[in-house]
Amino acid sequence: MAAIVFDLDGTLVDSAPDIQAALNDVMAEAGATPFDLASVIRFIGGGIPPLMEQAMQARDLPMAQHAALVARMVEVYGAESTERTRVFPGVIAALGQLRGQGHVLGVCTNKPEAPARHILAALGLAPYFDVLIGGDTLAVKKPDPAPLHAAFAGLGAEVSLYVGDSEFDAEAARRAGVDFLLFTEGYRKSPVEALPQRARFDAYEAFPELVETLLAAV
Ligand SMILES: O=C(O)COP(=O)(O)O
Ligand SMILES: [Mg+2]
Repeated sequence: MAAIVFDLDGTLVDSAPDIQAALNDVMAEAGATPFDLASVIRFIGGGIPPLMEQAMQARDLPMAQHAALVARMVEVYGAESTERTRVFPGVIAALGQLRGQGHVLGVCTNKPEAPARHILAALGLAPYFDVLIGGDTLAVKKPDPAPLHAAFAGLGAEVSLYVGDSEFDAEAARRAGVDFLLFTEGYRKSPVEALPQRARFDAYEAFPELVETLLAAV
């Protein structure tokens, strides 16, 4: 039996279109032009404060407004975070299979806890998870290892696996001393080889078997 913790954005769900819509609403209110999806995807990974910082730099907005625009983004995104967000293909079946195999599952995301909880519930993912650590659950976010430690502590299993899509996830896992499995179809910026990883996969259909193979090697 293993504890398997998943990242959320770009790993379990393709959430960038709702993040883009909220960011562009906030940019419009600030008098700035909108971002295309590819640009928004490059800003995702560190949570809302770094996303807003990068957006503001790109639009030459004064950083004195950062806290106010972050607060507005939390508000706007919090009101509409599931309209355009989709679960990646095969995720639900894979989670059911993993639970059936006796594994315990959690989520560790840099997204604030409230929208993360809402997304899990609205998209039918909540019943599979026993733990959720969000970007504002602790005082620090990934790549700090503390959120991962907190997620695994809540699950209590000897073997820990962390599944994510980004540089932030790979680094948090490395610092936490946990095996990292890279989902290659998310919002990563670097080539797959650049991220420290135990294994990688591009489709959830293959994921439960990958976990069994890794556990057999432990
Ligand atoms: O909200 C973000 O920027 C990243 O969220 P994630 O940690 O679920 O990928
Ligand atoms: Mg992610």
